[in-house]
Amino acid sequence: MFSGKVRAYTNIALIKYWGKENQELIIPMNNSLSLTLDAFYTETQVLFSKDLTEDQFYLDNQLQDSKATLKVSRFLDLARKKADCTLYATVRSQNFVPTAAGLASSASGLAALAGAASAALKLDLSSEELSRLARRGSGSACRSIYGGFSEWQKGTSDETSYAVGIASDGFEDQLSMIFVVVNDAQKDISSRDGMQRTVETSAFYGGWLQTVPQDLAKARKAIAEKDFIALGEVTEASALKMHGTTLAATPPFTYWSAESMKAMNLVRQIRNDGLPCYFTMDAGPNVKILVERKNEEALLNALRDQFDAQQVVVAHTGPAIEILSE
Ligand SMILES: O=C(O)C[C@@](O)(CF)CCOP(=O)(O)OP(=O)(O)O
Repeated sequence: MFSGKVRAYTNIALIKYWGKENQELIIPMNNSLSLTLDAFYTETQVLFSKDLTEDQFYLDNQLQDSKATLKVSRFLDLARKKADCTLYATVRSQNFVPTAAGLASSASGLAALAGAASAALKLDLSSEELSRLARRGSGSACRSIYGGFSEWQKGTSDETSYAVGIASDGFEDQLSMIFVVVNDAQKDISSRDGMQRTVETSAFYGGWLQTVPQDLAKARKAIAEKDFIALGEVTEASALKMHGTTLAATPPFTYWSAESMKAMNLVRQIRNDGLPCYFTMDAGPNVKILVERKNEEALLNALRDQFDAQQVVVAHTGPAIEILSE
């Protein structure tokens, strides 16, 4: 019996990943850069045993259906292949998210699965090798191997596409990310489907892609110089450009709801009133606000009379993936 249990944290991209060069290997069109957060994480245990006759997948103590289990099995096959292992496994994942608003991310889930499978099989992978394995589960998961800031280097192959940590001298400890969980969400298009449709049909996709390298350079410089304003500006710009591409897709779509717009407009107003804060958004209607930790309380006060308390979740920088037991 081989068992491993890890905890992996979610990450939010400041410079977005939005589009694949290779669907099967999940090689992205561009590099991306993220901040790992402490507020949402996944704990996953993988147990390989000769007594099992098939893979089993429990999510939050619920046995999952064959569709969800097949995805996990396909991913476990990658780890099994690395270990010349033919045993089946029981996977138990628990998402720890402070609100029921389905904030759990595929990033923490797939990073935790990669880490737990690797620990169970004693693959003894380096962070980069573990990042490569997690990438095969979900692109953004490859960044959750690291704490703080990390950059996913797009690479051109399975071997060369993985994330690395960014030296930041503790700048991430000066930041907060406030989640505004909106309630009026319509049925989301998954990030995987959304980016594929955008790459294949959006007239704006090329323009997005052209601006990513310069945005990455601005973000790296801002981190090196601990320049919050510069980091916030490029973060908000990257999100707006990414979401702009969806409007020119066929058929067009947007992740923004009326409440998303309300939150984004409020951030702009608070910033114009003198409190530096910037928003970002991903494949859903929730709005994430980047603010300096010293201004966190002031921002929460400004949000309080516009949003219910349980809609607002505070996150700070989170650690690298943690082995809980092997
Ligand atoms: O996180 C970012 O960089 C930006 C996004 O969150 C914007 F929505 C995309 C994340 O995509 P993911 O879920 O990783 O897709 P997969 O590779 O198809 O599993």
